[in-house]
Amino acid sequence: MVVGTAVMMRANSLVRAERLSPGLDLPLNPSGAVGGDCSPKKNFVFVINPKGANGKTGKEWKKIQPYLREMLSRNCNMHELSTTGPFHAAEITRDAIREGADAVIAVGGDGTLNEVVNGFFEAGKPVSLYGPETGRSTALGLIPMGTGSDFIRTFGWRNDPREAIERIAKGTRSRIDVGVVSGGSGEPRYFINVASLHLSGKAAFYASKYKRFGNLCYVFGALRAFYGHRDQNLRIKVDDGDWELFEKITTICIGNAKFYGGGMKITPAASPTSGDLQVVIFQEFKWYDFLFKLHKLYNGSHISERNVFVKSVQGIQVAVEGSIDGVYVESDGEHVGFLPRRFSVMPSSLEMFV
Ligand SMILES: Nc1ncnc2c1ncn2[C@@H]1O[C@H](COP(=O)(O)OP(=O)(O)OP(=O)(O)O)[C@@H](O)[C@H]1O
Repeated sequence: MVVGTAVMMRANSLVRAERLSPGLDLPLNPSGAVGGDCSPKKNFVFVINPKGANGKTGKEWKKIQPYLREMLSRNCNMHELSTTGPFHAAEITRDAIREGADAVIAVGGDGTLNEVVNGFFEAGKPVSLYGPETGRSTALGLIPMGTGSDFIRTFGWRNDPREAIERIAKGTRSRIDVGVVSGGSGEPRYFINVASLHLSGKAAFYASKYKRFGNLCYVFGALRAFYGHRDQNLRIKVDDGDWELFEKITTICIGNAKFYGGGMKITPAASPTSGDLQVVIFQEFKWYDFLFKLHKLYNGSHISERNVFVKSVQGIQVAVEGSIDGVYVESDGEHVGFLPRRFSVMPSSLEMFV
């Protein structure tokens, strides 16, 4: 994979500086200086999903090139890599970090951001080239160009690539939390925004199939998910507490950030810098509740409804009670399997341009 990435980097680099080490694909020396120049030019890797937002991301990316160069090329070597399919962004990210990238920038929607975040981890641990003693780490960046682009709403950022480039050029970094979904077979899945299960998990599964309709995909996904939906009794264990039975659960949302589904403020107290996750449990929510209380989902006031239960947690485990059909689980809008699962937080585990 390293070789594959190297080939793509050579093909796609916007700016190539002289390579110092034949073993590395990024032009780094240990001090971070490039090409013998005293100025510490940084290596930024841009991971672009050309198919994001029904192909709009690829087109927007081309249009923004002159501004990107103007803002960043003086201080950065910019390496552009396009994804070829689902989860390629995570592989590119892992390779880039191991090759010494100073930043990996996701260009696309929340799905692409999620895959890049997943590339920052492997086997439950951060991927890193540098030890903690060096004080160096690879930063995460985001140029939002997706359908929903919900993550940026928590920070009050606009869905504007120029503003995002300015943020990256300014270079202010902040440590943020990352959520983990574990308990399935294989690697844990990491989330930066919101994970959810049952009705909402199923809605995300179907919404991803209707992306060609833009933001309406969330409405169509929800309508499809309601078809055949039944509330379920689930067993829940919060942090080190005991297992408890929760009856007639419609959906559970677990937020590291506040918004999902194209702008619903679903976990309104969640913050990626809080060190915990906000869990919102909906019990016996009928289709007409969602219809008549839709405005509350968008402004966050649904949490004061009598059948909505809210809690801040470090970790929560959820399992089915009895034998029922698969309960869907999604993280950052991507289907990741079925219950049982554990959701937990890794506080301050990523550095991000903010
Ligand atoms: N080259 C590719 N071809 C097809 N699909 C891809 C490719 N690269 C990435 N993907 C998939 O596209 C999915 C959606 O991408 P992305 O999140 O960028 O856009 P979006 O779905 O329009 O935006 P949002 O997630 O904000 O609603 C990702 O989950 C990813 O797996």
